[in-house]
Amino acid sequence: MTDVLTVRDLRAGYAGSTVLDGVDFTVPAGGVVALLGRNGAGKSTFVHTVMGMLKPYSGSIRLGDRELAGAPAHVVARSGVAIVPQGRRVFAPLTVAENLRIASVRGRDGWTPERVYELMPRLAERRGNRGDQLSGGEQQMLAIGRALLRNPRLLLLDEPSDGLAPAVVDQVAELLEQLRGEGIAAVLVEQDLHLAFRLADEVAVMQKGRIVHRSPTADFRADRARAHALLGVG
Ligand SMILES: Nc1ncnc2c1ncn2[C@@H]1O[C@H](COP(=O)(O)OP(=O)(O)OP(=O)(O)O)[C@@H](O)[C@H]1O
Repeated sequence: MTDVLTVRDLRAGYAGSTVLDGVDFTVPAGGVVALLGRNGAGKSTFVHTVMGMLKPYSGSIRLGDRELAGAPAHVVARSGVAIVPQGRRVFAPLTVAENLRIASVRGRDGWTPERVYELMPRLAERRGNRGDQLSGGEQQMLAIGRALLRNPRLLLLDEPSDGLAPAVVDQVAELLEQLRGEGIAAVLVEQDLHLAFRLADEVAVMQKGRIVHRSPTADFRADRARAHALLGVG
């Protein structure tokens, strides 16, 4: 299968300090790859760099045939990459409907607010509520809905379970499972291993700004000693 995302020897960081120290990473078309690693390994820095929110020092970020390294976020977004940021960042003073409306890409086929409401009936019920009147799970769904309205080929999910109660994580997981059928490829940064294992086809582990391991999810799950050695959990 062809890869939708191909990252080669990516280096990036903040104010001259290096966080990403030569990342090689691929996502197959329609595939979901979990990006795991301890706190501070560089996972968020990686998704921000792919999204064009942080300019890399060097290296290549290709979406299909298109080179995106160094391109600003709006160009990356237009090329078909959408991010569901850590902490969700919905617009608090705007209603659900307004949050979705401003995320809609006019004149493009594909996702519409109505289709988002069909997928997430809970959001439809709360369409008149402001962002800051939503529960954490509803905010996460809204953040996912906003990203879908960009009609992405690649979705970057930065810790979607963060700060959510287990039952709510389960609802978000069900939603993301439904999306698997849509053929949207995804990078899933997650601390919640159960969620990562449930959703991802493959697992990659980042350590100190490099990918040190990659395997099919089933293989990774089966080897608890290795998971423990790589992540300090088990
Ligand atoms: N805006 C920033 N300015 C300076 N340094 C930063 C900034 N954001 C992150 N860092 C540093 O970059 C390193 C990697 O952080 P990053 O958030 O990418 O890790 P992470 O793997 O996503 O960790 P976590 O799981 O804790 O979110 C850390 O040492 C962090 O302190």
